[in-house]
Amino acid sequence: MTRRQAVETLDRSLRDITGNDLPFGGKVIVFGGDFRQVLPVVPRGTRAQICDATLLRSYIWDDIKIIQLKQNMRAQNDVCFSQFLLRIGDGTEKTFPNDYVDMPNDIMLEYNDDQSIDTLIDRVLPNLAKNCTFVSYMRQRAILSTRNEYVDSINVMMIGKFPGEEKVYYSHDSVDDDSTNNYPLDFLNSITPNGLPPHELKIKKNCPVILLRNLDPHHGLCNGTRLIVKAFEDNAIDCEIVNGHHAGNLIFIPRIPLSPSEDISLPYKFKRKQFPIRLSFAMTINKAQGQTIPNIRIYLSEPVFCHGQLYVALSRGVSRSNTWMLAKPNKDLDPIGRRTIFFLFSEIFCRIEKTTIHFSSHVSH
Ligand SMILES: Nc1ncnc2c1ncn2[C@@H]1O[C@H](COP(=O)(O)OP(=O)(O)OP(=O)(O)O)[C@@H](O)[C@H]1O
Repeated sequence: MTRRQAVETLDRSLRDITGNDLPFGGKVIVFGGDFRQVLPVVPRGTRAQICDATLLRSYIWDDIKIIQLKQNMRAQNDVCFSQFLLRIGDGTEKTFPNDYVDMPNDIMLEYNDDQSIDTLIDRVLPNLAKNCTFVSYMRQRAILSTRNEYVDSINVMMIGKFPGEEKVYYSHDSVDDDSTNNYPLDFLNSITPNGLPPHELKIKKNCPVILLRNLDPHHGLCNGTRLIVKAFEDNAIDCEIVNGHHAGNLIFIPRIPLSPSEDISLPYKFKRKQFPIRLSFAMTINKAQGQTIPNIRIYLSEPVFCHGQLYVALSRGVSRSNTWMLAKPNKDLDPIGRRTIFFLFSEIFCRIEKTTIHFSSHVSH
């Protein structure tokens, strides 16, 4: 979700350019968004700072007219599931002490031990050897988790199980102005700041990857685009786009210089030259925002920790029968092992009570 400051900058610029003091210089601006979903990311931000970064706290908000879309088109064939999603998103589902919420029995997989993740993997990619060459099969499934560390370890397990010959691409890492070599190469290779590809990128033909940069938005190559690897060369990886309007197009991904986003405060200027992709058998819930994943598996090694994460994870799916969750239970607080924590900032919803126009189609924005 965009921070309010970006929208306010646009507002001021348009007022300046047009010489008109109406909001956005009198231009009509259409926003799309859902406050049930994950809010803007404020690194190490408090609850108050995160709420403050939303458009709800902007001086613009009072000039915005809300048009509410009422029908969940993604899960249109499973009305009970879309009603359950709304109750999770709105915070109206029955909760238990410590903000636990019951998950339907058929969604929760039983968590026995750390090996339970194997069950989840087998359920996301059944008959892998037979199906791995089909783009439609790979496109329709993924595991979501809360943090990059869980996602990375699942991806390592899954590329190991994936059939085919492995190709490894190593990055070239450096630090600007490090003439005294304070940061040894081994150390630089061992870190992967958020938003960067790994030093050791292992891929196989037909494996799913996700793009980490806006390489060519006009042709569908944006941060978050899912791709399937079709072939590899020394200096390019051939991929097929699998989501969005450009699905089916074949493209080449080059190695490019990358730096961590400025939000990540490293004490040095880190640079990595690598292909801007990561494996996407598993991805973080935040990265999955906006995607439709019919066979969705959710792995919660720890409970969700920010507003809207549970709703975003569950609402990527199209039906309850193809949605499964594996959550490590806290035996003291959750004796039945079929609950998970529900995390919402209720103050967010207090501001959305405004003149609302109801439309009867499209998804619940
Ligand atoms: N009018 C429609 N008819 C049929 N399918 C639709 C319609 N509108 C959207 N969809 C389908 O619903 C799914 C979600 O659409 P879209 O990604 O545009 O919604 P969204 O509001 O951005 O979702 P979210 O924010 O939850 O990711 C897509 O699979 C899309 O094809």
